[in-house]
Amino acid sequence: METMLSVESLGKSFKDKQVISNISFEVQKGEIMAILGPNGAGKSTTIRNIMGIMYPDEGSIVFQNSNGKDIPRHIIGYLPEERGLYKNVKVMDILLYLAELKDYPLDKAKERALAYLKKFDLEGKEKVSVEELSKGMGQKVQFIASIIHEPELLILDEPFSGLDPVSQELFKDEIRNLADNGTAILLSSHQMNLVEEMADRLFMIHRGQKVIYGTMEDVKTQYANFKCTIHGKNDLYDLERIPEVQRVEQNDNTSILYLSKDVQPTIWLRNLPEDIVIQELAIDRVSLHEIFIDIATDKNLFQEAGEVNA
Ligand SMILES: Nc1ncnc2c1ncn2[C@@H]1O[C@H](COP(=O)(O)OP(=O)(O)OP(=O)(O)O)[C@@H](O)[C@H]1O
Repeated sequence: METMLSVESLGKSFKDKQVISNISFEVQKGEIMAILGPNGAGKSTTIRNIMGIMYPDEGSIVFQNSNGKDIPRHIIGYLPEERGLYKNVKVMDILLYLAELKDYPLDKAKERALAYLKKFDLEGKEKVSVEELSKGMGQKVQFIASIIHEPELLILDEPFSGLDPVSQELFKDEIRNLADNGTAILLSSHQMNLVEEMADRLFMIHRGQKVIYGTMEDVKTQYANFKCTIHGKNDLYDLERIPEVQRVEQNDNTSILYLSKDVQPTIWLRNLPEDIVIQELAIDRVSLHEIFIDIATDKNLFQEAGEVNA
């Protein structure tokens, strides 16, 4: 594995308020690394420090292929959380202008721009001015602008917000495709279902501190306990008394039983009391969405916060 970006012990305060502290992670070539956390956790602050929009009080940021001082902007693509392109400029002109700023050859940029506009259903929009585009179309153009110069490291801050489901799929496929072709991707998103599908590794910040760092696989085995969903009319008290049931959520005739860590579902099912009414039953792992809420609300029911070994 080749490390493209290494964030080491980053700390940042605004006035006397420490916003992030001791943040360390790496982004490897060819992987999608997700950076997660509740609103205000410190994700954008971390990204802005990486991009040199602000400077850390502590720690360092090391890019591969850089001289150790400057941020190698020509090899980075960045889709910021704040959207916005120059409004009264034509789509192709803005894409070529941004490619030029990154020292990327214009003929290649034009070729790539046309191919991407076609891929994102914007064929024929080259001469349309940015202000005439819908919000989603504008976001597609901004995404193309962030990858036009074939960056080796791509930083995406909430790329899916405001996109319809079809466009979300397009973005998702393209991001995966870029990673498969070697781009290192740092992805910040609140859409846990998409992160769960896409990310190879994840880093979660809560109140400016690391709470999870590891591969999606490890996080899912170490944090995501099993849950059993039962359709059928049952008494809450009876369900709560079943061994290895941590807690039960009930809604009409559906009950979700959250099981203790390390429960073997096959053995647990064998020992279910016979008088439990079961019309349907499903066993699943707890989703990333549920893990996120568990940590963000400080319940920590699934596992004590800590490092998952990557
Ligand atoms: N320029 C600033 N001056 C003062 N405080 C700031 C500044 N930028 C961010 N903060 C504070 O830093 C904390 C982290 O903000 P940040 O934008 O990094 O969070 P985030 O994880 O990206 O949140 P969101 O999911 O809402 O985008 C917040 O408490 C925010 O108010």
